Amino acid sequence: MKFTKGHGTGNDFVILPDPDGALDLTPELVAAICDRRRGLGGDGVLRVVRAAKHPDGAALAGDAEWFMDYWNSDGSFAEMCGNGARVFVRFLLDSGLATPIHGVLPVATRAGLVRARLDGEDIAVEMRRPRLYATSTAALGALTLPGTAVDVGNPHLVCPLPAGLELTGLDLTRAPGFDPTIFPSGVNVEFTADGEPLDGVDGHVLMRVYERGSAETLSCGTGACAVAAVALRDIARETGTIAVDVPGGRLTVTLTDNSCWLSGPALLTATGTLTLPTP
Ligand SMILES: N[C@@H](CCC[C@H](N)C(=O)O)C(=O)O
Repeated sequence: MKFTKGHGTGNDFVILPDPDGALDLTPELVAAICDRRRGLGGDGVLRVVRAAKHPDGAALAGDAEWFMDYWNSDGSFAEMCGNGARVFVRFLLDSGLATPIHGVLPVATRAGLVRARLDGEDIAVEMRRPRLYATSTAALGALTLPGTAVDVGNPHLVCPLPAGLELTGLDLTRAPGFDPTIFPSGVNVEFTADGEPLDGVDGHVLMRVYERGSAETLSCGTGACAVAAVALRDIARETGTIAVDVPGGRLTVTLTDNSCWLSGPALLTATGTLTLPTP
């Protein structure tokens, strides 16, 4: 099986081109591919399949040729992956599978249609506006941290650290505890701190994330969107641009009245033939 490896700010993916949906991808196979010692290694898998050929993409086949079939590294599905969408688009462009029309390339996802654009060397995707819908808490060892529940197509809990706690000091080797009544399907948990003021943006936030289905990652695009929405709310703004620094680099999120743009680097790093690992 042919594969390509790529990443967006260190959030890395194994890309499997499967235009006609012929591949029998299972949770066990995805977990084996993403195993960093016995497989290729990755935070997730992006299967590149024609929207018309995938049951979750068929309804959007009239709007987008390609469906991003995203899987977390433990073999679970997620509705959306912001960095994955940007890397997916890089793959479509570099492999000649798609060409933007009037600068825009639509992609079907489980969370609906996203629209991608080139942003200089970077790739930006337009997603739905994050929806802040509840307060909740995350438990990390002996700490209980209050936070805001945010729907970005997938679920997030954004927890700003109180004064005196450093992001670098958090132990994210284990999943934070959360309230399953608010997050019945699990949650991605972002921990944040204020960054130094930066020119050209309305705010600057530092973030670490523990992702549902992938553990701690170097970056999470939808997480950055959730964090930006909370940062704007905290300065009493509905719209604006927030720089979000993750361990793997910088993402820029712009909220408009009716959408959310996520921009940052998206790179392809390797291509080859995968001998399917036996789970
Ligand atoms: N890293 C992704 C999010 C991937 C999905 C997430 N782990 C979930 O289960 O919701 C991103 O860049 O958004």
